[in-house]
Amino acid sequence: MAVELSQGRFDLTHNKTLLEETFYVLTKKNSVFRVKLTNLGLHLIKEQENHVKTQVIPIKDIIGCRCLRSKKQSYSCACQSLPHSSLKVVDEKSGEHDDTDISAYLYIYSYILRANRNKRERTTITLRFRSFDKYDENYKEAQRWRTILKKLIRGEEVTNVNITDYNITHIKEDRRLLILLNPKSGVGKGRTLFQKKIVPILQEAEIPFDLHITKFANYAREFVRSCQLFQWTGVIVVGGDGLLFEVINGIFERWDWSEAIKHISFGIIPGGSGNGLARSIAHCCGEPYSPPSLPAALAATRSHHEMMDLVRVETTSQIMFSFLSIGWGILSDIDIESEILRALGEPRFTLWSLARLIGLRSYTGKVYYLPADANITPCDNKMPSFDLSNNADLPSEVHLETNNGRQRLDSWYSAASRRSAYFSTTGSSYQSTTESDGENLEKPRMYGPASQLPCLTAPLPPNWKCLTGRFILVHASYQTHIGSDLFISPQGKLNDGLMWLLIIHASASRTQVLQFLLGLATGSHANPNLWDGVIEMFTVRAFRIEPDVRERGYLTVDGECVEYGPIQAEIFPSLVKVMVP
Ligand SMILES: Nc1ncnc2c1ncn2[C@@H]1O[C@H](COP(=O)(O)OP(=O)(O)OP(=O)(O)O)[C@@H](O)[C@H]1O
Repeated sequence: MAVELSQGRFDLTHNKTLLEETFYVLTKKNSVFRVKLTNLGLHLIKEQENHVKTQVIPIKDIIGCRCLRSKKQSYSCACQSLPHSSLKVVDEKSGEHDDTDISAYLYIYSYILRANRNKRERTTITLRFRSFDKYDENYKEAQRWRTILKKLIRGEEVTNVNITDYNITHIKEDRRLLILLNPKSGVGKGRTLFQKKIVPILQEAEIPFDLHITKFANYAREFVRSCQLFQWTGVIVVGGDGLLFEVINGIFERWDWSEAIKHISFGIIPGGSGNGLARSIAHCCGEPYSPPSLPAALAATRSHHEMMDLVRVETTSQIMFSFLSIGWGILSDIDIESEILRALGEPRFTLWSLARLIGLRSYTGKVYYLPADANITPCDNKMPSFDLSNNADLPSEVHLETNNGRQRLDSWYSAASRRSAYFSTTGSSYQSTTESDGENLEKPRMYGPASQLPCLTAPLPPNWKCLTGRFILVHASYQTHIGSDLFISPQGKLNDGLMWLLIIHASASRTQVLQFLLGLATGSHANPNLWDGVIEMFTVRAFRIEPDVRERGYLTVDGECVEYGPIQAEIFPSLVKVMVP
């Protein structure tokens, strides 16, 4: 009963009429619209000869609204006929308005989902207020609608409309976006896409933004690392997954990373050749990905976000944070080797898949993983203990040190690598050091949540499993899509705390691999009954790959190539916020 009551109250609030007005359609005789605003949306009730038809535009589909005034007509010739059908409007402060028209126009910008949900259509609704004799009174009325509509768009629940609600100034926009645009992404059309498709939407929603065009690789990373980040509420990249990878890792190079990820939401407007995250976000929110940039642009105008998992990745020379996938084998080969066909855009992947299928390769190595239902055992890299009852084994010098965390990595690296080494300092941060031979490889410090795994060189706990042999593919993905048409983990979620580990053993035939690659577009590859065990897919919370480094191959993290050698990864559930439509 209590549930029913509160449900009833919910419906009452949502159906309560906040504002209502009657409008006439000038072009059609006897056509009257009653327009109502409720917490649900804008109700357009058409009353025509005993026939009533209602259409509701949900608040979710409305991105903004503006009050405008009709524009003064300028005629170059006294005999020119009057253009009557196309109304020109201007901002009332522009000084170009027509004093003789006392009407105030409210323009409402909406992107309405089609009935079959496969597309949104831009629709502008114009309400002309002219019940009063003076423009100021009509303007106040239009502003009252605008104020309430703006509050609803921002997610506020409105129960009452006050007489002072025409005063829009008290709902000042507190959002401001940083846009980082890679002009070289994909086929190099990022600038045009942004100016033509995204700017108009941001203007309709009146979202202020600062645009920075990247000048070189790692520009976005350096910018995010060193800028005054807290002046913005969100960071949006216009480009591919590689650009967002830079931004996310730039954030974790900031000492204030934990405040930054609480404050900032991230967005991605797909303009690259790899647009896996943009596609995954649209998929998880049930948004049509058509045109591809629209879901992300709408997300930028709304105040909604979802938490997203991140994966902390460790190789012998670096630590990074990944949001999409880690790959070894055929998919990484296609991604990296097809770079020479960049000018083709996403079709480059299809072409290169055929090439790789003909020259099918497999790689030797070990894959360790922690199944999703197992616990991560916090590492206890115990030092060997000495039995004082048997002094025969006692060394001449005993050097003891406390060991309350992970083994330091530097001792291993100094033997094996001339690259920068990382070691755990104060729990959640990592310091990059350089070799003592004078090489000045000043890498920024990588912060972020502390790892719970043993270091890359230490043995793994007994609850980990191991696969040894030759593999055509080992690919861990944590989003549904790793490219617009690569539906790799159909059951993936933005924040389920899981990685899907996909394995193709070397025993798979060429036909099976072809069938697998074709199935990636629809997700049919994820049916385990198809593969007789040669292709496996299961969820894990952490894994380690040890490729045989005597062979050559590629390891990729979010589509970016990293050094070929041991790599391990662990998932951190719900670590960052992403903008969702
Ligand atoms: N102005 C620039 N000039 C050259 N490279 C850049 C520039 N800005 C960013 N980059 C680099 O380009 C890489 C790819 O960018 P992005 O992900 O936006 O596009 P993409 O077409 O999807 O690329 P990829 O398929 O290689 O991931 C990024 O990793 C970034 O380091």
